[in-house]
Amino acid sequence: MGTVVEAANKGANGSILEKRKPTIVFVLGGPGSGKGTQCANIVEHYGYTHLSAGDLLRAEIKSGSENGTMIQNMIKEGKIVPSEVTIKLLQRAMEESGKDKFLIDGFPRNEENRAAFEKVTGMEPSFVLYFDCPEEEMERRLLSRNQGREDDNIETIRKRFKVFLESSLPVINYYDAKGKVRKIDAARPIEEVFASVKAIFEPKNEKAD
Ligand SMILES: Nc1ncnc2c1ncn2[C@@H]1O[C@H](COP(=O)(O)OP(=O)(O)O)[C@@H](O)[C@H]1O
Ligand SMILES: Nc1ccn([C@@H]2O[C@H](COP(=O)(O)OP(=O)(O)O)[C@@H](O)[C@H]2O)c(=O)n1
Ligand SMILES: [Mg+2]
Repeated sequence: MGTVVEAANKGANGSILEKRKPTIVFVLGGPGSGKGTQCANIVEHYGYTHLSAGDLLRAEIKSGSENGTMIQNMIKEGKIVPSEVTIKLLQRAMEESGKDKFLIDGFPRNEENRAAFEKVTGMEPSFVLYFDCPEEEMERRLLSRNQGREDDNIETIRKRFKVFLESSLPVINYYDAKGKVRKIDAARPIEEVFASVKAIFEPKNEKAD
């Protein structure tokens, strides 16, 4: 018995060292697919710590860091910030949290993000939650998100969709080939989407038929 996450985290030989590594779930999906919304639900029910790569990058801009202007320009253009910057922020947030179960939202967004994370941290996700949603629905959501984000305008949204298709979907396909993707139909109401999410995080009852 045990949860899907525990099973995945046990590793090939179930060694103590492997078990001590943090549990990581990557949360992917197009812009506006509902990653942040569902992560908040997962945190509430399953005790994960939510780390949004986009939120960390926006906080870095606000902090007045030397990279701030570069990050701001890239976000405005819907481009993906070099992984060394994003990975540093993620690592710092993981360390500072003192926790060991993380939802990493909006990362890895391209092959460079993915390969660098695995190389630098030596960690792989237990699985990848993929929120699948049609562009028309994501566009509607982004245009009414009202969080004052500089990239939630139609011009930048179109660029982000293109980057998602060209750079982020290949990462999802990479993990799919490893059997790690849990795909969810994200075009439904929030509660229905969360019901599907729950089915993934709930402990499996092996005796159920
Ligand atoms: N299932 C849903 N149905 C309708 N609106 C949603 C749904 N999930 C999220 N939203 C809304 O859509 C917008 C984008 O959601 P968000 O969680 O920020 O997505 P992401 O982090 O993937 O960009 C927000 O305003 C959010 O309230
Ligand atoms: N791994 C990441 C994540 C986000 N970003 C940047 O941050 C922007 C916003 O990311 P986000 O995850 O907050 O956006 P949503 O998908 O939540 O709408 C992206 O369009 C990128 O410009 C990045 O460069 N690298
Ligand atoms: Mg988000």
